Amino acid sequence: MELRIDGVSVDVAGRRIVRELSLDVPEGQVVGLVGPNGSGKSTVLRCVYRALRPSGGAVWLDGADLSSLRLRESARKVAALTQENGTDLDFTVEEVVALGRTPHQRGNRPLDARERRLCRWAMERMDVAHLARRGVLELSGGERQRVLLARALVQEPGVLVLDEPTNHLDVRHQVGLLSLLRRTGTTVLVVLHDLNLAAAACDRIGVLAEGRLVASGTPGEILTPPLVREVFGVEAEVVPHPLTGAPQLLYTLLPDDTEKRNP
Ligand SMILES: Nc1ncnc2c1ncn2[C@@H]1O[C@H](COP(=O)(O)OP(=O)(O)OP(=O)(O)O)[C@@H](O)[C@H]1O
Repeated sequence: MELRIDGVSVDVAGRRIVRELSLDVPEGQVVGLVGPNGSGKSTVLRCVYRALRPSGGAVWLDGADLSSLRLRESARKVAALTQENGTDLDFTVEEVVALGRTPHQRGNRPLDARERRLCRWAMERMDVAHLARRGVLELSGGERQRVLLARALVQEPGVLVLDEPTNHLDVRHQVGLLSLLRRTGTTVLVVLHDLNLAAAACDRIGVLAEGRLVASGTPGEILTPPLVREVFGVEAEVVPHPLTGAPQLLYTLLPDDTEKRNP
């Protein structure tokens, strides 16, 4: 499924926080959104999973204007892992994962054999099968994040929207998740803070600053020292990954005399 963000603007409380942003995510590709804190990344994703209605522009899914779809229909097509994903109810892990099937179900029909296998597969992929009977409220932050990712996978979405999915994850699960994203063949739009993980995992990267898309392209085109300096205010060297050739950033820490001293 192809996702097109087309001239989207968002106004909140009289302030424009996303400005005429256009970004395409071709079928089956992984596109990353990076940018400083407060640059508008989560706001863009909210427009894609319909928690926000853009003030201008539109989001298109395979040529259909998202706002013209019924909510249930877009919920079948777009799965989101968000910063607000609530797990306030004391469900077990397997119950939470099964909730991913909700947009596909009519009434209270129990899951069929294929859906139960799908849940099992997703829990194994996210390394939470051993937690199936545990209550989600008693899990660590990273375990809970992996449960929510399993729930998103069982939704079998055409588009997966992920807001900092590696947040809370240890390095093994970060690498595992991003490897999985590349293998699923699903169209993915993902916000990442770690530019090196973004370079390794994404086909293309869009860079946001103050609500505007200031650059987009392949990781090699985007992750250059001048751009990292201009957008993030950080000095970095770029070296190719010795095996994959993906650009990797080596940051330069600030010298002592530019650091603000404690009063
Ligand atoms: N509901 C809201 N009301 C007022 N301002 C908001 C609201 N939501 C977001 N903003 C503001 O819009 C800007 C963009 O926020 P957003 O959460 O999209 O940024 P972000 O790039 O995802 O940031 P971070 O990297 O810190 O998660 C911020 O300045 C934020 O304070």
